[in-house]
Amino acid sequence: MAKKEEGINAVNQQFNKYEGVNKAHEYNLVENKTVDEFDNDFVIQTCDMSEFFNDGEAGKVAFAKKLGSALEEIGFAVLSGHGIDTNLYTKAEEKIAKLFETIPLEKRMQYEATRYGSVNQGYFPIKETTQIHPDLVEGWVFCRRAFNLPDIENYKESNFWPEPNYEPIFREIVQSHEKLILPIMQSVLRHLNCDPHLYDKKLTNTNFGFRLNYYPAISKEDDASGAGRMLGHEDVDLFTILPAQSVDGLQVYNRANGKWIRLNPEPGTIILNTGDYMQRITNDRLPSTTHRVSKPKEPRLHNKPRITIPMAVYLWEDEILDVLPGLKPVKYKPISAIKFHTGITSKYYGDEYAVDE
Ligand SMILES: O=C(O)CCC(=O)C(=O)O
Ligand SMILES: [Fe+2]
Repeated sequence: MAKKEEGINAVNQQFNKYEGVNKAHEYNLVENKTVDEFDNDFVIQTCDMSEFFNDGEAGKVAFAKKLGSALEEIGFAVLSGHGIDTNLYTKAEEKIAKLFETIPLEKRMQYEATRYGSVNQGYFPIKETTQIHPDLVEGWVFCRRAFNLPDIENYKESNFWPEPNYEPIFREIVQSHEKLILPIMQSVLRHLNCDPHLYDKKLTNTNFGFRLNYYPAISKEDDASGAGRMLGHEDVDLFTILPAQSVDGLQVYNRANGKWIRLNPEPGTIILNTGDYMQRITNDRLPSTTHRVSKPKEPRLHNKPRITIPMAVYLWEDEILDVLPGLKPVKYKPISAIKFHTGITSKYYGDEYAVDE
């Protein structure tokens, strides 16, 4: 394994042996001002979910067509008309700033991330979200069991949250996002001519990783080091629900031309992107699309923290990932979610992270 600082100049192909789906493209983990090219023309499609919710069968068909083709082409879409109260996002942002800025590091470290099932859950200090690059971000991952939900037995808030009064607002957010899971999956399946309800049961009360990302203001030293805010990666999930952020920096890789697309959608919208589980079960029809977080374009924004709350939608660890019916020729063997998930993420956490079940 290369030393972490070497990751600043690394390309993804150095880690290709960990991948669970085909990824032939090569990219720099961190923005490289001299060689990276930008695609300023590509427009990531906005898809209006109110069509799905309000316009009957015809609306569902129209939404599936738009969403499915956006995801098939680039693996990203922007969702409008999702019906979620966006004040929740504003409130969450304040809470997250408080969590990372006022709770002492010692206390945060009591919740340091450790694997439970497939997912590395808990707190990640700055520069330690992966072993392969010193990301300028702190993270905190909360899975389903971290929330006081009706299906969680013997729930104990202090096992997951360093202080009371954090869990309720985030529970409201994950419960609102859960309402989007079946509509999204049903639309994807419809687009692929599969039974739209094939995943309804698997995705009811499914596991997820709700991640708080706190990118602190960038110090002169960190700026000079050349490290990025989050290394180029593909999400290891079915799909990710990511409310639009107010500080720019998200870049999406276009495999068709090798250029990066800067993605800064309207506040109040939600970014949706497909991950490795989805690429696997769709036999490469829907790509797991590379993205990364660079410093804001305008240096004056370097002294502003950036906060994001992606929710990665997973299958429970004992589910089997199998190519969807009708997609031929079948490229991938069935594999358990835990083997698939931990095998890929051992690239970030060390070879011993992988579970062979
Ligand atoms: O912060 C962002 O905009 C994206 C974060 C991300 O890609 C992730 O946490 O997987
Ligand atoms: Fe991501």
